[in-house]
Amino acid sequence: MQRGTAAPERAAREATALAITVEGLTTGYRRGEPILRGVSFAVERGSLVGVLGPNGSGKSTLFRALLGLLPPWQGRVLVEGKPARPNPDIAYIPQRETIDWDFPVTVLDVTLMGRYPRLGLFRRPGKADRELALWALEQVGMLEFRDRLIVELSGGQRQRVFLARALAQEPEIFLLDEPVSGVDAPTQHFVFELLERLCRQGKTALVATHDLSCVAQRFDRVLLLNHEVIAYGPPQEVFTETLLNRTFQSHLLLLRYGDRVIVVESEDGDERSC
Ligand SMILES: Nc1ncnc2c1ncn2[C@@H]1O[C@H](COP(=O)(O)OP(=O)(O)OP(=O)(O)O)[C@@H](O)[C@H]1O
Repeated sequence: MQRGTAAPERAAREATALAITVEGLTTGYRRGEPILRGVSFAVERGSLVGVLGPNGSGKSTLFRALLGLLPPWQGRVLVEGKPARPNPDIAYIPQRETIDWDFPVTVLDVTLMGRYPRLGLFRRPGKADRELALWALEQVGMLEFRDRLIVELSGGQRQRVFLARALAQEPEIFLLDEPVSGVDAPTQHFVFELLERLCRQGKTALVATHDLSCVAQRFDRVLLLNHEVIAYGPPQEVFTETLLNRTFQSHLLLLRYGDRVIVVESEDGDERSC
């Protein structure tokens, strides 16, 4: 009897603690050619999760499935306990290369776009939406640029504006696709400081990257993905030479000095220290 009442309570508690549950997800674009195979992992609310894998390994495809834009062929994807569907509680920050930067819009216009999923089809943004957009620009240090055209900004500044657009949406979950590729170290640091702050406030963030750089150490958990899950856990557990070689399928040499890590990629002799 006691067992019978405890189980539903436990299930309810677990359901509220988990922002994302992916179970046995197989999906893709063309029938018979799955991009993701049997992917399972769960993300606790308030965590900062890195999705690491080489180009073409299915990171953006996973995000499309979380956004409810790509239905599962097998398995299921739950967001806040419900099947994934387009939903204002999830904000997506796309890769910078996928955006038409020549479009003549101002920084404030782009940030206000974050309000549209909350407004519905026929409502225009009002004073409160504008104030929220200005607050979001302040959070990313771009308030003074609000009337500038987006085309006039540097890569790092554009990245901050897209973060502001996501903040203005007031989501519970942030999906960021390669947010720090091609931006300088101070901007990388700024992006992660902001994400860490949001996660401390109970928001959840997933960051896709193929870059095995310093940022990998800042995640609470890391999902190593190469069409299937290679490993999922805290960085200190999954950041091993064997698992990284299996994920990136090139010879990587990982050297540790205390909490410092040096990644040596043998293909191009590239060496980075974190
Ligand atoms: N719309 C689409 N239609 C058909 N195939 C697609 C589509 N989008 C992506 N793919 C294919 O799915 C595979 C995984 O792509 P995806 O963009 O998910 O990888 P990724 O890990 O995000 O890569 P990157 O690090 O280069 O962004 C690739 O082989 C890609 O060609």
